[in-house]
Amino acid sequence: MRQILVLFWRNGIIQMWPKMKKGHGIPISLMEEIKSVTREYFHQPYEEKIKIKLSAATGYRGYQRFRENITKGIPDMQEAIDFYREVELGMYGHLGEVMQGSNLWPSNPSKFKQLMEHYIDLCTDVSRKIMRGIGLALGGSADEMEGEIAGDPFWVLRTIGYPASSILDEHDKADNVVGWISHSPALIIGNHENLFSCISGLLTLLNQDDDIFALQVRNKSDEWISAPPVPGTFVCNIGDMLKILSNGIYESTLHRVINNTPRYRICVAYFYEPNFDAAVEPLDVCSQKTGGTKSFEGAVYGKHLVSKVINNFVMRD
Ligand SMILES: O=C(O)CCC(=O)C(=O)O
Ligand SMILES: [Fe+2]
Repeated sequence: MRQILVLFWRNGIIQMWPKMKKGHGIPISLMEEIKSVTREYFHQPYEEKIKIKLSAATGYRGYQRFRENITKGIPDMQEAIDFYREVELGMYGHLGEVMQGSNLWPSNPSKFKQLMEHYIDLCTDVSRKIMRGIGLALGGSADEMEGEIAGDPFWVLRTIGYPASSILDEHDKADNVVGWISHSPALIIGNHENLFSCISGLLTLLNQDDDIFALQVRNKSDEWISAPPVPGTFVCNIGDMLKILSNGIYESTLHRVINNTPRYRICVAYFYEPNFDAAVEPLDVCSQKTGGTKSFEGAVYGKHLVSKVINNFVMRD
């Protein structure tokens, strides 16, 4: 675990190797199957995919086509299905109302739901273990971030497809940037504003296509570096809530996707989040390590999520 955290610190990302001493424990065959059912779903005609259309009525769960996800008024070049931990009527009072709803599962491929639910459980377990390691690495206890912070974690799963650059028109291809993703839109550079901000709570586990180099992260020297796919591994990004908890010791990583290849790219992103109603603020152990003051204001996770969700989607009939 210490080895993993050193990588975290240097690059803002970690790559979890299945063959490390203990491994991440998620079978490589399952990781592959997850991408393969995702690809199968996206390869269907639009009329099939739209049967599970994302809408406010389902708490923003469901399918969104290319250009439906919006950042600062600019559409993204990706299609996706969003799944959130289900929120029942009245579960979090007024705060939870926007996210109330059940997931919309595709009927084809038929094993999609069962596979994804199993995968979500495994990702939740691995993420909890990483958070325990981070608690220790920060000088706190292993359960520093459990209980009221993430003892009952929320999660998000987003299955994403990025078009091959060959199907885009010249306008879309400006700068050869197909999809931009950032945790902090204010820091985006360049003149192509085809970008969006992701959910980004504590950790993101990215299960990306093995043979397409498209994901990049911004390092501490402000350079974009490739986060190459390594078969059987996850790229793990740090989210905004962990940045706050660690009082900035961990940076939430800027990242973007440029699929400048002739092939359609799949990525399945699992987001491990705090409790929906968690009031997140710098941990004492972290503020003591960083000069004794809290560098960030607190945030209620559910509010942060709702504001991202309602600002990110345009609904078109
Ligand atoms: O497609 C990728 O590699 C990154 C996806 C991602 O970071 C996101 O959806 O927030
Ligand atoms: Fe992201």
